[in-house]
Amino acid sequence: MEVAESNEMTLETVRDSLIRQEDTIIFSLIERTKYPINVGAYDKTKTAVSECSDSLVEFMVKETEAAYAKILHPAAASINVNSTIWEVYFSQLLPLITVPGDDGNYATSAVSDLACLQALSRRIHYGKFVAEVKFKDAPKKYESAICSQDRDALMKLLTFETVEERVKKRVAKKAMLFGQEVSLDDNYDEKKLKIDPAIVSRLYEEWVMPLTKLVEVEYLLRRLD
Ligand SMILES: O=C(O)C(=O)C[C@]1(C(=O)O)C=C[C@@H](O)C=C1
Repeated sequence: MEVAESNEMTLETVRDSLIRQEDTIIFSLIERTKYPINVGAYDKTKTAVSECSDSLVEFMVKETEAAYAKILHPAAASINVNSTIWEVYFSQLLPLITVPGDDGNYATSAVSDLACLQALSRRIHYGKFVAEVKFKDAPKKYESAICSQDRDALMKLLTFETVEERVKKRVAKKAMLFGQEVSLDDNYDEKKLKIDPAIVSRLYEEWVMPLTKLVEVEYLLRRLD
């Protein structure tokens, strides 16, 4: 899959991949909502293996990023926003999607965290592909901003507000569809949604898309090195 991605990438195919990755992200978040926040799982003083499992989670998230860096321009290798993703996930997102409490299921909730972090990391670092395609499509458009290392200009050049609006609406709709309690009668109860569609939309608006764009800018800044 990676080889095909690197050989035949177009803006359309990378956007298609981002759309498919929405499904993975939303399903992984829904999976995590099965457990309460389980803060004990992240408290190193409480769990004997947590130091080890923390670093395992970290290791696997970094692997995702490193795998994508390998098949792109060398500029890709040095870009890594996992520490920010980590911080946002544990301090901001997790409290929004889980209920308070502790059910002792630390291992399974940590495995769910890993799935979420990997899906988010993959999506956000996919910004390297998006940026490479945009650069290849119109190198002249980006060259002067790259030469003057103008972050703001690059950010403007790579931003498509209408695309972002569609992303926000689509992920909210997917959250509503994927998070329904499916029953055999026709009624569906909005209160029973497993995840709040507005939170998923906010996750994309405030964190996923801005971090993807940050990766795109960082990649382009180094593209002519
Ligand atoms: O589709 C693009 O052109 C992207 O760069 C991806 C993305 C996103 O993160 O979804 C980011 C920036 C654009 O403004 C629109 C969407």
